[in-house]
Amino acid sequence: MDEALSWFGQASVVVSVLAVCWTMIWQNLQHIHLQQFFARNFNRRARRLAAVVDPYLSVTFEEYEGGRIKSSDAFEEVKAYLTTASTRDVRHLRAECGGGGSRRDAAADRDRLVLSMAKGEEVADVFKDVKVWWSAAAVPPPQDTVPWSRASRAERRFFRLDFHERHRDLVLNEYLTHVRRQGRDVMAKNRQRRLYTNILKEGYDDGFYRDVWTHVPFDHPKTFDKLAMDPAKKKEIIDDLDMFKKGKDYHKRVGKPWKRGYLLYGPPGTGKSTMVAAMANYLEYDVYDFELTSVNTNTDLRKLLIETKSRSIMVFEDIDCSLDVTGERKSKDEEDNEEKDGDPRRPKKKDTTSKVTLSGLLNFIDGLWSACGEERLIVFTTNHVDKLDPALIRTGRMDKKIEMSYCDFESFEFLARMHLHEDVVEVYRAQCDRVKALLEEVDMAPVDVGEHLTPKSPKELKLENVGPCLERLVTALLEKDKEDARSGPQAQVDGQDLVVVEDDN
Ligand SMILES: Nc1ncnc2c1ncn2[C@@H]1O[C@H](COP(=O)(O)OP(=O)(O)OP(=O)(O)O)[C@@H](O)[C@H]1O
Ligand SMILES: [Mg+2]
Repeated sequence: MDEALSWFGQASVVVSVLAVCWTMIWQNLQHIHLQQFFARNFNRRARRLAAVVDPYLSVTFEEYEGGRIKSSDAFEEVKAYLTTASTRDVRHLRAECGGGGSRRDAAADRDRLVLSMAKGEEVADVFKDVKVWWSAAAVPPPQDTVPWSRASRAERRFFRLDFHERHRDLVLNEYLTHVRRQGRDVMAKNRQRRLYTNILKEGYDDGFYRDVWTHVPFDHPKTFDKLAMDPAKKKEIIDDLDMFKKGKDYHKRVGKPWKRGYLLYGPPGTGKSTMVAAMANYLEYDVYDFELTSVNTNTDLRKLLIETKSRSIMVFEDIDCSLDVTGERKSKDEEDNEEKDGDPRRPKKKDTTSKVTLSGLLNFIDGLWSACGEERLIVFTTNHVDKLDPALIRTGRMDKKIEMSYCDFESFEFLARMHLHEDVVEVYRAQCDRVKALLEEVDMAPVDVGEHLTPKSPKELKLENVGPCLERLVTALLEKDKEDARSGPQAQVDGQDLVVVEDDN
């Protein structure tokens, strides 16, 4: 009897220990991943058994894929996606300076922090009633990476997604796409937009090309609602930009690269550069300002193109001044010689125009390489549209041509309300009628009208005191009118330019 009792006692101790062990294993089953253990050590039948015991799968998103020193897009997207859930549900967060990268970024984005889960934290997410778990972890850096790279010395972070096997299709096909899209949207919202300019100089630096672009934060305040122009024309441009932004499927369907060319032309000070800023703000794109006079060859121009990102505007300001695009096409030999002149090892010609040729630029716009990247606008601005080679501005290269013109009365009203007061036109009716009559005779750019209207003292900010501002504009218009009349009989109108003929006496 005693023997039976002692056997029973021992058996119950063993059962209790097994029960405790099983509970612990069961609680942590999803992290233990028996499947991986069995997969490594046993045959297929054993793996099937493991799948019954541990039905959880996982996907990892590593910060650095392979030997790359730039963090992976998928990792950054997951990190951005998890920002909201992390700040809500996680106790330990990791904070990084916004902008990520050079010292210049850190200074510009000083106040902005990007928060993500700290190592060892876990957060749950629900998608279409299916629960999944995200966790953050890190492993030490591999020993065999490039020693001078900052990225290679840091520990390798990764996010892991755990989910039940029965949701495999939903998670892999739908949820992960959802995560990446949402992550990209969050990144776009948090991102400080940038204004880039090219710094590619004498070619090689110890055998390697340096960065070809440098940037500053883009925070130009001009938007479409602060731009004076014909309202119908403005709406047409905004609709065109909307169509372009939503045009991914359309461009794919018709087999066109997802890009669009704009030509902005008109006299100085009529708002061409301002229009580029308004477009960039409307579309929330970065701006690449191409300084062609410091691009040596067509090859360098292509390199600059390759290094631009999608969702951006590529601007070529005053294209007629920075390149010989006057319609006199050069022979092949001449172009070849120019290519050689652009060789960084050759002494350079002293001139201000670029060594980039017209054909190089035409290829840039719609050659094979132009299809790299997507969702990009190419904008040319010029004061002399008539001087441009027709090939450069033909439809397909420049899809939309926008003329920016001298100030008319409608634009004046717009500028007066913006600079002075909402009711200025109604209150100062007589002076405004005077301006209207003068603007029908005199060409004045919006930049000058705006300058004359700008209040010159705090007193002039009040509606009852804006009279002098309008008077200044009237005086300037009268002077311009007189000046035009004086030069009129002796001047020849050349396009939008006045070429004054010297008086012999
Ligand atoms: N249509 C406009 N509406 C509002 N502001 C304008 C307009 N046109 C010009 N301005 C103002 O005038 C200034 C100069 O304009 P902008 O530089 O855009 O002219 P531009 O046409 O590019 O001249 P340029 O041919 O000399 O480069 C800007 O500060 C802008 O605010
Ligand atoms: Mg300009």
